[in-house]
Formats: sequence, structure tokens, C-alpha cells
Amino acid sequence: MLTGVPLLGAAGLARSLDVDLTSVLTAVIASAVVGAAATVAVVQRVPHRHSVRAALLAGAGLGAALLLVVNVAAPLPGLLALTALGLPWAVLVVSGRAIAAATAALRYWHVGLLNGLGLAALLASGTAGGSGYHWAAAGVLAALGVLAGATAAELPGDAGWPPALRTLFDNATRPPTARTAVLAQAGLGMIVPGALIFAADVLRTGFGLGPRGAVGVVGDALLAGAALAVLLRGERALRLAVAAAPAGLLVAAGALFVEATPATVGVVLFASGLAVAVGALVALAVSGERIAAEVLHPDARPAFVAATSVLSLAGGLGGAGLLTLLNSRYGAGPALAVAAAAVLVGAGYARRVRRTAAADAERLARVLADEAEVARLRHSGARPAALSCSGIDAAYGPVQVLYDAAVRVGDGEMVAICGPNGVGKTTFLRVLSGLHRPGAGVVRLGGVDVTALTAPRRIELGLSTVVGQAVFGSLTVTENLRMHGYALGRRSDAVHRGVDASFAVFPRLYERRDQVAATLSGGERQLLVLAKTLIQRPRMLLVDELSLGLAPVVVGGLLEMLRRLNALGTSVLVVEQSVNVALSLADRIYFMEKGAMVAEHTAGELAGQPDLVRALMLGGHAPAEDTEPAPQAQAAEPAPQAQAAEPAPQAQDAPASEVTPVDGAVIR
Ligand SMILES: Nc1ncnc2c1ncn2[C@@H]1O[C@H](COP(=O)(O)OP(=O)(O)OP(=O)(O)O)[C@@H](O)[C@H]1O
Repeated sequence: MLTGVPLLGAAGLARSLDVDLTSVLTAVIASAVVGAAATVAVVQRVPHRHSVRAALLAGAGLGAALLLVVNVAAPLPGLLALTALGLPWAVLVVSGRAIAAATAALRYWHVGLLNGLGLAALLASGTAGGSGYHWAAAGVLAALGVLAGATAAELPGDAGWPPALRTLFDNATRPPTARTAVLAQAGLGMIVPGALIFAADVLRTGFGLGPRGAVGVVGDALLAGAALAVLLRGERALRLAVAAAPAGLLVAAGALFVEATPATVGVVLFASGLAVAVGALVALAVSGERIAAEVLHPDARPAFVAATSVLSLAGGLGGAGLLTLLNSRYGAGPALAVAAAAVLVGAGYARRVRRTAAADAERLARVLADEAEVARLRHSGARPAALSCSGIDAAYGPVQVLYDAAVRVGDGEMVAICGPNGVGKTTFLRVLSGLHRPGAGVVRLGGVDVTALTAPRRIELGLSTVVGQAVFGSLTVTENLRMHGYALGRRSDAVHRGVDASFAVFPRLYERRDQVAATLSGGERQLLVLAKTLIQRPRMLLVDELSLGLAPVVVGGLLEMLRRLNALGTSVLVVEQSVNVALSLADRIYFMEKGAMVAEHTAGELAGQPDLVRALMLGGHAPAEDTEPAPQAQAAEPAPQAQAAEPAPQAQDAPASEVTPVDGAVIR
């Protein structure tokens, strides 16, 4: 699969290797199916299930035995199947290991793959003419793919089956360093596999070698490249490889122009140039991957390996097509020279990787330290925070909105986030609930890292979000509640129990149980939205601007309901523009400014300190001596001031004690 044999070059290949075209295409398809199915199976399941691990190892062993047969009989399917089956192995060795061991394993997998390709090519050139593709072998390969798929399908998992490719890439590319490295694979993949296949053809046509001789020279070059890839280590390899890869390709291209030299010298020159280029490119890929692996959380590494492989395949197909095209139009030498230039451009990623790696590694260190803390808490019998997140960056296209944002909501705690319009509060909640993908950072629910999980999975884990007043207007209150229960996949008796529990907490809704939701007042609709969360019995509730657009008297009632939910054991995080509402509700308040949390205070610290509160809301920072807000903040940022100073409909400036709930009790 990694080799990504070019469909466009298949005809030339079939000719040069004396294998019929149908066989080549069948081999490509069979290998792609096996590789994709096995990769996806491993990526999704293996880190968690030992039995699957064993099954896949057995499958890979079987595949290896099969390869011996296929390699001897037909070289091309052998090469393809080797790479297809090699990928899951790589994922296996990388998953769940310490960084050093995983990166070493990754490195040697690449080297092993190169050696395997070289040996298979030599074996083929030494023992076989093309004898056509064995249909029986294709059947076994396809069966292996089905086996891998079936193994995965019967197991429960996070991403469902088939898993979304988007999820795979999302998981693999969260830190910028990993993103660059994954994308670079498309560029590198363009050259490596394409060049090999192309080289065999050039050796046949340019130097007059027979199919066995051509494949043999490529095999030699690959073995030499493998040796070079071992020699080029660490970060230095990035710099060396950037120079060596294009140089190697130019030497190979040059060999084609030196017509005066005996053919053997030309072949040696060509093969050595190819070896240098391939070895350097592999070293480049591995170094980039190694650095990326160091900044990736161990759980994300399998997805990373799979994503790089998928892009290599895409690059391989594109690159081989491009080389074939250039070769047919302008000849082999110019094609190789263009490839060298492309490598030079593509290799610029090395510098980018080095630029972002330090910051990403620092973030990962913080994440791992958090995890260690969660593990320690669990060990000591304490319950981890209901919700915690750190290092959250988020953007809409090129516009970054959140910067290293972090909050923590303890088990059973009620916490608020306050801040002026447009600072990113809603975006932050969207990140927490899984509706917006963060550029960086980690979200944990009850100590479990949910950053890579979809919104529905987070709901299953006990997270619920209240945004707006989303109800079905044509359905009654009871029907709305039931509908929500069924949508969550609850059984009928559980739904009925949930509806009864909601009515017990919200008697006002019980009174209107047969009224269609469209005729409810705004506050009642909001109550209905809150009641829906009761059916869900969330462990953690996120609430966005509960008070928005509602009269203070209605807001008071809603706040009381939130308190009841909290008393029933639900931890709550509310986003509020009104500090008074936040103060009347929360144990702690975070203040947000320009996408970052700039202050955190307990409600007790803020009580009776209006100047401090005003300063925090206007500038996001406490005044030095708890007096007037900093004058320069006022002068420098007139817009947020103006926005915040405007009284909100829910009487933002009214003291908390003046907010009266529906039932008549005074909220404090
Ligand atoms: N879908 C989007 N595409 C582009 N930019 C967006 C999008 N949604 C929000 N933004 C921008 O991101 C920034 C933060 O918006 P967000 O809604 O998170 O802020 P907020 O603090 O919740 O504001 P408010 O209190 O007014 O609801 C704003 O500048 C907004 O214009």
C-alpha cells in the first residue's frame, strides 16, 4: 500500500516485468483493500484489546508466509502485499509504547520495509520471470482484509464502523508539528514509490536491461538506501537528508545523460544516485515522524502512523503519475530533475517541524503531568475533576479565537465563565462539548481524555450542553422529553422514569405537560431544555448564556433549577455575561479576555468588591489595589468597555439579591 503503485504507470510496469496488466491492477486493488482494512482495524482497536492484537499478529504471520509464495511466483504482488501487511505491524509496535521505544520501532519498521522491498525485488529478479498473478493468492489477500475488518466490527469502539477518516486525521494532526509531518508524507510519498517503479522502467529502456536486471538494480539501490537510512539519525538527518535526497536524484538523472560511459558505469551511477535519494528521503520521513511522535500523545500515535501512510499512498499515486507523464513527454532525465526540485521544496517542512516541536513538546509534557495527577488522585481514592481542560487553542479558519485556555470544574462544583462579548466563551463551550475541534489542548471528563471523541460519545460519557431553547415546537412538553430520551437510545421504561424524574424537579413543566412547546413562554422553554438534561442525568452540564433575553424574574427561576440539578450531583459550568447571575450561582468564576482565562476568583473573594468585579469585566485583570479599574485599560480598549457597560436584559448591574425567582424565593 505504501508503495502506492501508480495506476497510470501500470501498463509500463506490466510490460517491463512481463506481467499482464490485469494482474497488476488486481494486485494493486487487493493490496489496497487489505492494507486499508487492516490498518483501520488496528488503529481503532488494537491499543485496547489484546485478543485483537493476537489475531492481527497471527494474520500478519500468515500474510508473511503467503508473501514468500507470492514473491517467488510474481514479484509485483509480493512487493505490494509486503507493504500492505507491513503497515499494521508498524501500528502495532508503535501503539502503547514509551516514546523512545515507539520511535525506535518506527524507524526500524521503515528500514525493515525498505530491506523487505529490496530483498523481494532481488528474489524476484533471481528466481522468476513474470508468471502472472495468482488468483488464489488474491483471494487469500482479500480474505485477510475481510478477517481484519470483521475482527474490528464485532468489537465496541469509540469511532464506530467504518470509522470516519476525518476522525483519524483529526486525531493524528492535533499538534502543529504532527500536522506538518503528516502533510509532508504526501510530498515524500510522491517521490519514493514513484521513483522506484519509474527507475525499473528507465533501467529497462534507458540502459537496455531485461526485467530481471532492472528489478535487481532497484533492489540493490533499496538495500543501500536502507543502510543509509540507518546511518542518518536524529535531527541532523533532517538537514543532511534535505541536501542528500535531491543530490541523489540529480546524480541518477545525470547518469542518463552520460552516454559515452560504458553501460555498466551508467547503471552503477544511476543505482547509487537512486540509493542516496531513497535512503535520504526515508531518513527525512522517519526523522520528521520521530519528532512528531515525540510531541504526540501516545494514544494519538497509531492514528498518526495510519494517517501518514494514507497520505503516502495518495502521494505515491500522484507522484508516479507525474513521473510517468514527464518521462513520456520529456524523457527520464528531466523527469528526475523535476523530482529533485520537488523534494527540495517539500523538504522545507523539516525547518517548520523544528520550529514548532519545542512548544508542542512542552504542551505534551503538561498533558502527561495532568494525567499523572489524575492517576494519583484515582489511586488515593479521590474523584478527579468532573471537567478539566488545558492548553486549548481554537480558530475559525485563519483567525485564532482561543489561546491556551484552561478551566477545572471539581466534582459537584458549580463554576462560571464571565467575559465581554466576542471573547470566545461560546467557542470554548463548543470545544468542550466536541462541536469544535481545538488546534491544541486536552479536554478531560472525569479524568478521561475526551479530546478526540465526538460530541455524541461525550454525551454518552455524561456531558450535556444547554444552548439556546432548542425544542420541537409542534410536540407537547411530555413528547419533547420522551423524544429526547429515545434520541439518546434509552429504553422505553428508562425514558418514562426519566420523564417522571424531570417533572418531579420541574413541577411547573408538569402543569404544562400537554401543552405544545411552541406556546410555552421563553422561560418555560428554557425550563424544558433544562428538563431534557435531567433525562440524560449528566455528570457535567455546560450552560451557555441561560439568562440571555429573559426577564430577571424568569432567570431567577431557572437559576434555582440549575441549583437543584447541581444538588442532585451534576457539576455545572455556566457561561454568563452577567456577573451578578454568575455570582449568585457559582462557587468560582473565571474571567475571559481575548480568548484566554485571565483571572479566577471564588465567589467569596468577589463578594462586596464591585470595583474588582468591574475591573475584571472591563479589562479582564484585577486592579493593583482593588480600587478603580486601570485607566490605560479603559483608554486602550474602549470597545469592550462600551459593550460590557451596556445593561443586559437580565439587569446585569442589579445586585444579586434583587434577582427574584419565579417561586418567590430570593436568590443569593
Ligand atoms: N463560525 C464562526 N466563524 C468565524 N468566526 C466566528 C464564528 N463563530 C464565532 N466567531 C468569532 O469568534 C469570536 C468569539 O466568538 P464567541 O461566540 O465564541 O464569543 P463569545 O464570548 O461567546 O461572545 P458572546 O458573548 O457575544 O456570545 C468572535 O470574534 C466571533 O466573531
